[in-house]
Amino acid sequence: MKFTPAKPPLTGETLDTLTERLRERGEPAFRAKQILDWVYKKRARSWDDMTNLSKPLRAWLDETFELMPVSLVLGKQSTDVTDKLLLGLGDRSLIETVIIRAPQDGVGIEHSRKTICISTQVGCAMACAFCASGLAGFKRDLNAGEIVAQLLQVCYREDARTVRAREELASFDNIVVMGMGEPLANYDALMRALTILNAEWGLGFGARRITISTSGLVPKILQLADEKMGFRLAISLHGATDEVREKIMPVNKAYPLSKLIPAISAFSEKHGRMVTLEFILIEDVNDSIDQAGELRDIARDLHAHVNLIPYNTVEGLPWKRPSVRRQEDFADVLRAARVPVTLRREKGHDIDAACGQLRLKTEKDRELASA
Ligand SMILES: C[S@@+](CC[C@H](N)C(=O)[O-])C[C@H]1O[C@@H](n2cnc3c(N)ncnc32)[C@H](O)[C@@H]1O
Ligand code: SF4
Repeated sequence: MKFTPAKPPLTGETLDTLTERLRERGEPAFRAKQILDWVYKKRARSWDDMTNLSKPLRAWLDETFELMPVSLVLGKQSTDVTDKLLLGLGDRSLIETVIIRAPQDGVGIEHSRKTICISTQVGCAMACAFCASGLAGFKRDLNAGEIVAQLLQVCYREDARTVRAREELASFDNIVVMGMGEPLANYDALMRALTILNAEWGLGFGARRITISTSGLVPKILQLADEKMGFRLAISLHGATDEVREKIMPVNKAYPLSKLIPAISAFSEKHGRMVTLEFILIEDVNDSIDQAGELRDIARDLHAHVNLIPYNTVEGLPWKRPSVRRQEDFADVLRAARVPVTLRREKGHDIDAACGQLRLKTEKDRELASA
């Protein structure tokens, strides 16, 4: 379903497109940069905050653009280091954005490293059997302005909380495109949003600190390899043979490992960077020592880093995480071959961190309330 907002979001405009809109209105070329400075550098929350613009121009901007296309519905802080923002869109759809803090000794929570996890779609059409985002199916793509606005909402929240945030333009260290949705299925909006986040007139956020995670859309991985901006790539593998992968990821039928692995290889050759293979460990599905051996061989050939993620249980789904012992045995097969591997300590379990769960719960509550 396509959503056409009554007014396009300002956060979806590039310097060029905004300059053109303003030029049509007879404004000088520098005006666009002035407005974008208000949005990204001075964090203006209303048109009236933009005090160096004339009143008629502010009125025109208000008629023409939505300044902020997403609103904070719920901000949940877990007892560990993960905050989750539930955001509402113009059509009342809900998306999730997560702030993951990695405390470092001696610097306190304020200066901990921060990774922001953003969404690219409402729901997901890929229908992976283990994932909460795909449970209610696909609703729609986010537009570029909605993707960018998630990061601005994080800035607003952090500016109010920490000195570091007020001092820095973007006080986070990494962006991971690992929230709800398949990012490469919404390719054009994602690229436009990342261009805005990266631009000096936007948030000035380095492309090499942005990781895009995909379930494995081969033609789009090849297209991404040709982009000038050098993003990092993570692949949701979750099965090290077609037989296992196909059971839990329908995308494997269209793009089996024989197509996916050469595409990953082409990407890392072009960018000269290590790709990450994400592998959720699900009990009795993909956690055997045989799978670990197959994964080791794939990772070694690709010179890839492996991220092992103990499965986060999802209400309504039968899957479980393996015991810690079994997780360690699996990781040991990779470690023994000197494959770089991280066995992730999951964060935010107590606030429904498995992507899409907070949204599903809130939508259920809404249905109950309206019934
Ligand atoms: C939600 S997806 C979004 C990005 C993209 N669609 C993808 O699949 O890579 C991000 C990561 O979360 C993982 N994931 C989904 N459900 C999970 C769960 N219940 N527990 C742990 N990880 C999960 C996915 O497999 C994927 O590696
Ligand atoms: S894991 Fe990624 S691709 Fe699969 S359903 Fe979830 S969000 Fe979509």
